[in-house]
Amino acid sequence: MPRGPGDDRAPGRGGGDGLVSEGSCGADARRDRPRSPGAAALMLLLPATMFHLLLVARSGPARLLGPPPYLPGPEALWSPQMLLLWFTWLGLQAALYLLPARKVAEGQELKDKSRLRYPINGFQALVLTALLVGLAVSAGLPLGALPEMLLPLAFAATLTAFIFSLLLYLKALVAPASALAPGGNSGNPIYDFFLGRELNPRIWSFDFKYFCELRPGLIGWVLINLALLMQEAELRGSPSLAMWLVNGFQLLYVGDALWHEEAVLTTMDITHDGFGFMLAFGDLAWVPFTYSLQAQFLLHHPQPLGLPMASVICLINAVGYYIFRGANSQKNTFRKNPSDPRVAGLETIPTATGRQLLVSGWWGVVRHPNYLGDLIMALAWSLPCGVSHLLPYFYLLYFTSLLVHREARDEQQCLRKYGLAWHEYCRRVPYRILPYVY
Ligand SMILES: NC(=O)C1=CN([C@@H]2O[C@H](COP(=O)(O)OP(=O)(O)OC[C@H]3O[C@@H](n4cnc5c(N)ncnc54)[C@H](OP(=O)(O)O)[C@@H]3O)[C@@H](O)[C@H]2O)C=CC1
Ligand SMILES: CC(C)CCC[C@@H](C)[C@H]1CC=C2C3=C(CC[C@@]21C)[C@@]1(C)CC[C@H](O)C[C@@H]1CC3
Repeated sequence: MPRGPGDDRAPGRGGGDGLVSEGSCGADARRDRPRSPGAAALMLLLPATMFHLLLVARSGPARLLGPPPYLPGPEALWSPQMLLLWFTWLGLQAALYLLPARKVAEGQELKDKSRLRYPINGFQALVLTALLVGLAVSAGLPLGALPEMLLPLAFAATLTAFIFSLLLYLKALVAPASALAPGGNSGNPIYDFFLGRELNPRIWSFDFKYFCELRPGLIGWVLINLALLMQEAELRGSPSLAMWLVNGFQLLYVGDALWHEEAVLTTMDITHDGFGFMLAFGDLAWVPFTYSLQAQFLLHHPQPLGLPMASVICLINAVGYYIFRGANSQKNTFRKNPSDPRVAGLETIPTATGRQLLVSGWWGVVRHPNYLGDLIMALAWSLPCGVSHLLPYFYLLYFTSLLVHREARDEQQCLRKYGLAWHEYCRRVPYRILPYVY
């Protein structure tokens, strides 16, 4: 049953990383009230920020906080060829998604006690895309020209996100109540369009949210990075060390996400949040066009980077990755099989649900060690761009606020799920992300 704005019977959590839905510790009444002005503002602000970043990255002064160097006219944004290119990309990724998978995984249990099945072939899609792009480049495809097309491509992606979210909203009108997400069904159309109504919208076995979260955006991000590297090589004879580092670090991150694709099935994006504008825009436009900002900046603002500094930055990325991967793998291994010898010796807290909480190992250092590792890596991605500009640090700033908000949402859910046991965990592990600081 869709909820009315004042109806407090239905599940009381909004969702999403879009910061409109709920306060971390706010009163329930405040949390449950849909905030359509906030949702509407974000629907304008997020694309505007993305275009601002794209424009500023290529401008001489590259000032994050200054005005954009110019306002692009419709001809700079709208291009039927770029729209076609964008749809070709989506079509290619959809075709790769449909190829036979090495494994089919089951998702979390749904309201109606069923479980959906998901193909685990994201890494295969990355490798096949790399092979196809490699073949196309050797046959003469000018990949180095892609950076000049970022504005119209980002516009095509934004347009797609709006239209796609509208179709998802309409599809949810005929979906059974059990298919709806706990947030995003307030009855306020703007708010619900933004957060997304249906939890796992699908046509046959094609799962739109799972597909979008891991394929076109993430793989598109590393492809844009590669194109920027190639254009730098064309312009300056060879890619800079800074560009190599940014490409290498981010490829490792994307490769890791696709290699551990199954882990995404337990994230709140898949298990809790509806699929609406926020995730559609985030996955399709925000990730490829803003996460590639450091490489965009480097193309237009070459930075000298010596080997000693590059080694320090590599070490920072390695430490971040070690924590990120160690923490994620420890939790995933424990959740799959608590008797696995790699985690069997860890100290745990029992909970009333029958599940246990790790209280030693990485999860005994802080309550979100994986976020800590992720943030350390984010720093390592910005450092090759030097310290003369704030722009390359945008990702670190945005990501810090995203993870702080996400951490607050997750803690609320865990408190709900585990009650007293979660209080005990918080007592034993008092810091959230950064030991002795936060
Ligand atoms: N680059 C990007 O833009 C983004 C990256 N990320 C990354 O994605 C990854 C996934 O993040 P996210 O989905 O937010 O959540 P997490 O992987 O941190 O999972 C949180 C869940 O872990 C379980 N958990 C928490 N504490 C413990 C414990 N002590 N012992 C055992 N289980 C515990 C709980 O679920 P339960 O008990 O039900 O198992 C909790 O809900 C992270 O590495 C994050 O950094 C996330 C968002 C954006
Ligand atoms: C546009 C908004 C401000 C926010 C949009 C948020 C999305 C971009 C992110 C929400 C959760 C994400 C996750 C990942 C990418 C970013 C989004 C989609 C990962 C796939 C990144 C790689 C990690 O290994 C797993 C992440 C899961 C969550």
